[in-house]
Amino acid sequence: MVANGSVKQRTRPEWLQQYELVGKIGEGTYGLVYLARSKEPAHRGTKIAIKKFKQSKEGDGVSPTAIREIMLLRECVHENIVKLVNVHINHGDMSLYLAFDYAEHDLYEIIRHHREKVTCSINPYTVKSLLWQILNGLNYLHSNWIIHRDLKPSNILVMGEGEEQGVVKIGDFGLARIFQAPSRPLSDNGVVVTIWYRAPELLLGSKHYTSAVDMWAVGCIFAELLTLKPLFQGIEDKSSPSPFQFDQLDKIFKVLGNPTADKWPTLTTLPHWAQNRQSIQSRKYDNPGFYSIVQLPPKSPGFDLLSKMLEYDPIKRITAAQALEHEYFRNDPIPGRNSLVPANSADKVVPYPQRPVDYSTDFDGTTAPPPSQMPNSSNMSGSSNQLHPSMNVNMQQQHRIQNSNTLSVNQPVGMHGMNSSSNMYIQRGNATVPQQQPQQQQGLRRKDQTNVGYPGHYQPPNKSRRI
Ligand SMILES: Nc1ncnc2c1ncn2[C@@H]1O[C@H](COP(=O)(O)OP(=O)(O)OP(=O)(O)O)[C@@H](O)[C@H]1O
Repeated sequence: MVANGSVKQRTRPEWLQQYELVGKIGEGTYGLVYLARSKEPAHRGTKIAIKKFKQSKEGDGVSPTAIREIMLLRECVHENIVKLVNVHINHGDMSLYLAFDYAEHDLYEIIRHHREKVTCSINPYTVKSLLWQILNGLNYLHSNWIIHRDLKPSNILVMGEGEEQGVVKIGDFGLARIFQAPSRPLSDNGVVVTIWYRAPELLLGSKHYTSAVDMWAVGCIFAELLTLKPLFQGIEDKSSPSPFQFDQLDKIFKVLGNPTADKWPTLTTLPHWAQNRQSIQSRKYDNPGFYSIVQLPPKSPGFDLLSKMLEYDPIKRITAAQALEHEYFRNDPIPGRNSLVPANSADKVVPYPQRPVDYSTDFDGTTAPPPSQMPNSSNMSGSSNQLHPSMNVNMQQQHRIQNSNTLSVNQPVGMHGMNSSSNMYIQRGNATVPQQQPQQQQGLRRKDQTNVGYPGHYQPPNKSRRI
């Protein structure tokens, strides 16, 4: 345990004292991720992942826009979306902490384990169940007008032992939009933002994100689950701030062939197509197709689904809702809720390792400011003034979401949206003030309850874990 009973522990802000810090579990685009345990009596010992967001270069703290957006994300409640349980703003260094349900595994580690440790492919039941749940979570996000924009194996979390074992949780949803994930490595932590899952329209400079960019990424992840290797492993040109990444496009074209205006009519309107057409077209690509890479028979449902996800034209690319209805999921093996334990007892259960934890790392910069630096009462009302408009806008946005959502959200039969116990905490001096939750979030949950469910026989229990 880190700094237990130390001076640091005693001077920590009150919000942090509801957690027992275990250590650091990762570092990503936005900052560090820590493992902590809840000290709240009702959930004592429950594991929580706390993401600390870096202070912006300008050092101006968390913008009201970011808070509004995060409040919106907090209301996304779905079994296949990681649950944002708490939001904390630390006035000591004006940093933002998001507390999520903890997931023991992610697809990056699962794929790596198969590639490097067990050297066997992931069983077809697990691949199908993982893919179905990713699509189910994505369908929920897309039908609520949220585009993830940064889907990749490390953002696809899988729950470890317990009632939710093997359940997929999409992580980091919506954050790319709020924090404008940098398209280049961050100089201070060396984390590289991968371009391997980036859709061709983005690489060619499209200014309009649509949910189709997520479906391209899912196609890349699907292929990677089957082959244990990233499908399009382009080398990023870090010297260029432009979205145009020729090597990445080259890797795509080598498998799928040259895109043509015939198949993709809006191709010619993309800024980097017009600028680089000659150099792209001067290369002849064979279009060997997937068979050369992904071991799927060309006429199989799996092959058909993958090719529809990797359709060049984003308008023609299969949507999450359509993909969920695809024949692939109606054939054996039928996908299930616990993706890690095959329904067929003859299949091997692979024990995946727990996340490594760096026990030597402490939360940085979270000591409470000395009394002289405490926000005075006018500052405090300043911070609450910032919050209230956020809440109001949040409620309006929520209303818009409910009214505009026409797609049904697929959710296992009998699985209710988790009853949110999350609160927004704003630290005022040394006190932490829980904020009221807007009533509108009931709408999202109600929608969850009228769903289609997994194809096949699976009936999940009517229980939901709460923190
Ligand atoms: N809720 C969570 N539970 C357990 N581990 C998590 C959770 N959220 C993130 N992680 C893990 O923490 C590590 C860092 O995550 P983070 O999302 O910050 O970075 P990343 O996914 O590697 O890259 P990026 O920030 O670009 O998305 C990853 O291994 C990720 O799987």
